[in-house]
Amino acid sequence: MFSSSERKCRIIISTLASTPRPSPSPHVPIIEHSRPFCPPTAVLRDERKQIDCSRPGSCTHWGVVAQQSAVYSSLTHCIRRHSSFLTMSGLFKRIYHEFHPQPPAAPSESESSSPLKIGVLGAANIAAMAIMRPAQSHPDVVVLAIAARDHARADAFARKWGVAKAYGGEGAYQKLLDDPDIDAVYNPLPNALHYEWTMKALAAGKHVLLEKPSADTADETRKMFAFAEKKGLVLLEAFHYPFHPAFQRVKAILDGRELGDIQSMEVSLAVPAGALKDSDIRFKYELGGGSVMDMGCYCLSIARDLANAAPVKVLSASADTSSAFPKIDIGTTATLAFPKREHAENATHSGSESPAVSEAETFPATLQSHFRLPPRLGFVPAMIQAHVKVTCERGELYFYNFAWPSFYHYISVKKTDGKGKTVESRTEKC
Ligand SMILES: NC(=O)C1=CN([C@@H]2O[C@H](COP(=O)(O)OP(=O)(O)OC[C@H]3O[C@@H](n4cnc5c(N)ncnc54)[C@H](OP(=O)(O)O)[C@@H]3O)[C@@H](O)[C@H]2O)C=CC1
Ligand SMILES: O=C1OC[C@@H](O)[C@H](O)[C@H]1O
Repeated sequence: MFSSSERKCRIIISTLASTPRPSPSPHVPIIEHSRPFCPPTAVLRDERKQIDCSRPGSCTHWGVVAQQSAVYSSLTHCIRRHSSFLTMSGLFKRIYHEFHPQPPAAPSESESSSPLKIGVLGAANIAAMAIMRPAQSHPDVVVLAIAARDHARADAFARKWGVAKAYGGEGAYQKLLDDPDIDAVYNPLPNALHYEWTMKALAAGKHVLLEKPSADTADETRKMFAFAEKKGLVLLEAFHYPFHPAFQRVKAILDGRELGDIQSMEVSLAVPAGALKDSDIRFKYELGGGSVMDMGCYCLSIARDLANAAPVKVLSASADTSSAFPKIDIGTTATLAFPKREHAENATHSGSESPAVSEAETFPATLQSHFRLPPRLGFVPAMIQAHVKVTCERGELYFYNFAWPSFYHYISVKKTDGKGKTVESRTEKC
């Protein structure tokens, strides 16, 4: 018998594991960091298009505490790993460029004459980082409209970002969807509203860039992606990391089997207590809150990407709860079984009661997400955790800051002779 929190974890994990993998990764070439980060919109425009990857940023919704913590954490990593002035100045440069994107010197005529016209549903915090700033430096994308539940909020957002149309008040979201000038919709609504508004946007004939996690249930997710396919529209879950060269480098190292097959994985995305306000949508069950939904979805997503398969079984799962937010997990640690490389094709979906692979044909991946990491030893502030550690037959790979590699990251590779002796150790940055 599972405890009720464990059962919830299992349901959520099987939901998150049901999102179809976006097609971009295989198409996305590794290219230079030349312009601010905006790949998902480029995918909406043309899946075959070359995609620019870059850069920086801490997430605006984390608020000041989280930003400080992110800088502190990245600085500590810089100092530990490289202790060079160049690395530190690079970090600050990345942060600066996140907030001051530079338009390209000479946009091509086709880029600026027929831009993809985007409408944003809700004046969400993440919209600044995910779409508004990147769009400023991408002439092939124009944010044409914003819709907010409140008139003043829609107008203020439009003024701040130079958006031509502002739909406010009751019915605003639908009015934006009914606007024939809009090609694609960015949906950064709370998770519980992803399904409803994505289905409405698709019904209105718009492509959708949908914030993660795609929906609250596996059934909703399947329905959305099936509907998009039926309508011939692009629906893309807005994880950014698959488009970043650092992720692609990690994938190339693992898929190239330089270190042999994967034996185990550890993925963590967690923030210290104080990073998120109590009023944040992430703490509201009815809005699709919870740490697995918000951060665990990244861990599961990258684990699936690196394993080239979905998990076949939840081996264990335990949640941290808080009396202040009794209906959600404020933290969760789960160990899932993923099929080993040679069994990936036979493996069934994680929701299955009887996976088609035996335990010996799997490797364990431990995923951790947390909203309120406690101070270490009771007083040392916890740092943001955002890493993937992959243990392979002949070595180990550690990818720091997989969720936001554009802000700061590094990849450490330790190669062994297969008997435990280290034969090579290197750190890469992309
Ligand atoms: N890909 C990424 O890197 C990131 C993705 N996200 C995802 O983006 C989404 C939004 O996150 P975030 O920007 O932090 O959230 P916010 O709370 O800042 O924004 C959510 C928006 O939803 C609208 N909304 C509609 N109904 C409600 C409701 N009942 N309660 C609250 N808001 C409502 C509001 O728009 P209005 O009132 O203006 O109409 C609000 O601005 C989430 O799905 C999250 O997981 C978040 C951060 C990073
Ligand atoms: O998408 C996100 O990016 C980073 C996370 O920590 C955050 O809470 C989440 O919404």
